Amino acid sequence: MTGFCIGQVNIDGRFIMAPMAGVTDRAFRQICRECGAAATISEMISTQALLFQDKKTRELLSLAPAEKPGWVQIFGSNPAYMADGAKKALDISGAQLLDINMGCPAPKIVKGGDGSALMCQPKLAEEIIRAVVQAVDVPVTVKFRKGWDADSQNYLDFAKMAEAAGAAAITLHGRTRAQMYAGKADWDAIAQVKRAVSIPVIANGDVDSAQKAMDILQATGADAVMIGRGALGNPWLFGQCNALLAGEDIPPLPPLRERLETARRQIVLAAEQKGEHIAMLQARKHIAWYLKGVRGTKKLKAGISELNSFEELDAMLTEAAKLEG
Ligand SMILES: Cc1cc2nc3c(=O)[nH]c(=O)nc-3n(C[C@H](O)[C@H](O)[C@H](O)COP(=O)(O)O)c2cc1C
Repeated sequence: MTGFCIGQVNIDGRFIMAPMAGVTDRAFRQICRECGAAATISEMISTQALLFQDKKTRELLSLAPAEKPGWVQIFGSNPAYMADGAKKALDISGAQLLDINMGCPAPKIVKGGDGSALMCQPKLAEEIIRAVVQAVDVPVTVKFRKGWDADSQNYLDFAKMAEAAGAAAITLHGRTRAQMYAGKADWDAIAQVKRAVSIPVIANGDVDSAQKAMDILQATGADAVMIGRGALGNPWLFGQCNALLAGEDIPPLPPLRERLETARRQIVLAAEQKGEHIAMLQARKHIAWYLKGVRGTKKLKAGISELNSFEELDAMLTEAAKLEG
């Protein structure tokens, strides 16, 4: 069980870094790929914003060197804008795969009828998928949830609709919109979807260890696993998943010093793209994630929100590297 195909595109492995707005920037995606993620997906990109193609939108569409194939995600709810935005997103990024976000639960997104709100409008969702599939010549994938809430869990019909509309693969996050990110992800729903469609199914929700990655593959029969929060500050999880799937022992995490070097490298990569100031502001949460579980970091963590420069970062990392962990 090595890789699998989405349309004609080969994915060389089974463990994919989830798209996460404000988190999975080009720098972090590069690190994830180097640590063994089979694929990475851009942060979600507004097709409204793509009409204007501001600097920020272009930045979101910039792929890391290791992202082969590249995979970008768009959101919106106007079929014509989505088709046009999909073309623009591929032109700018050069990606080989395009994902449509039909799962985002954020109030500001669903208010506009986008993201998971589309699960309440399956006809419109279908129109969007058809329009995008027709507009582009790369495989189109769709990421969605179980449904809007406990009383409207339409994931099975939605999955079948997406397949019939031309989706080349689907990702199911086993939660309803109402659950946001709380409660337990329903892996059984993913298993049902896997049995109901013949396109690849990517299972998502609550995987934060190599063992859980095996468990979700086993429980769902899915073709691949998408990992979100579990990989934050822990891109080595992908290598651990790969090893366990290959029947090898799970490699231990690298020593703390090495992990901190990786964190620093990620911030250097981010600074190359966005400049030191923005990179440092956005890096604060990543540093906290890299330090998670390391004992004796309370004082250091209090200083994270003050980090503004590499000079300050290096002083902090030097102190952190002295800890056990
Ligand atoms: C901060 C944050 C940002 C996210 N941004 C996106 C996004 O841009 N597109 C998307 O499809 N899902 C997004 N998600 C959802 C994740 O991709 C994933 O489906 C979810 O976190 C469940 O997986 P996990 O349990 O492995 O974290 C986001 C989640 C979080 C916590």
